[in-house]
Amino acid sequence: MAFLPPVVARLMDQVVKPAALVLGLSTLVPPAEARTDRPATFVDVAQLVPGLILDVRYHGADNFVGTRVDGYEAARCFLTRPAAEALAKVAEDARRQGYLLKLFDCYRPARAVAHFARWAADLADERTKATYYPDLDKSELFKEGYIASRSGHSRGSTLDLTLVHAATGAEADMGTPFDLFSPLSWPDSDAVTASQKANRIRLADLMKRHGFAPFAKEWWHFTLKDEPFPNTYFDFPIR
Ligand SMILES: C[C@@H](N)C(=O)N[C@H](C)C(=O)O
Ligand SMILES: [Zn+2]
Repeated sequence: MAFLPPVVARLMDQVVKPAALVLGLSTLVPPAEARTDRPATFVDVAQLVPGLILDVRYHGADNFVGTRVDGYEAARCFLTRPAAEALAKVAEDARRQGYLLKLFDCYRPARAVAHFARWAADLADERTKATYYPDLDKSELFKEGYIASRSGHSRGSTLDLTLVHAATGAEADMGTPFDLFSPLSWPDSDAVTASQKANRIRLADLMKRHGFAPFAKEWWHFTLKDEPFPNTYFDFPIR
């Protein structure tokens, strides 16, 4: 982080950081160790994996913030090479089963997470509540774990995705849309139909077979278990 005058630094340490932590918003203060360079090991997934569908939701306005998110300067999807190579195997298996992969988010700059935190702190702005968090208070989204204050996405080996029927182009019915922050989106939810549950299991099985770990609160979110940067958060923009 840039040099701060002692009085400001003290204010940050004694007031802002503790308050942010209580609110579950530690990224109000961006992690000091976020790297702003793009290591050569990050690859443009679309160039490595044929047939992917990209719907980079934080590049447009169709997301819970309701605007383009900081750091998303292009609708591109970057992952570390090991994650992209594992995803290529997932895509091959999925195609054999009659499905394509649709990616919603891949590497996420730390500045995007900071944007999420600023949005979450503005409790008066509830424009996207009905679509994205109908049953939760906005103040609970970080605390309940639906949005991470230090996201695995910023480490470059985490992605959000779904399955698409290759024959029709229709998304597989997962019971909820992407980024519905609700217990209904928990992969194990019993409130979805048997066929929706089967679709979630199909996606999770494909991902697990190639080294990705699922997330208990979002059926679409997976992290490569053997990720190359388990402790490094990046902040280069997507362009
Ligand atoms: C915001 C949602 N798409 C997501 O990725 N949530 C997890 C918990 C994260 O922010 O890392
Ligand atoms: Zn995610």
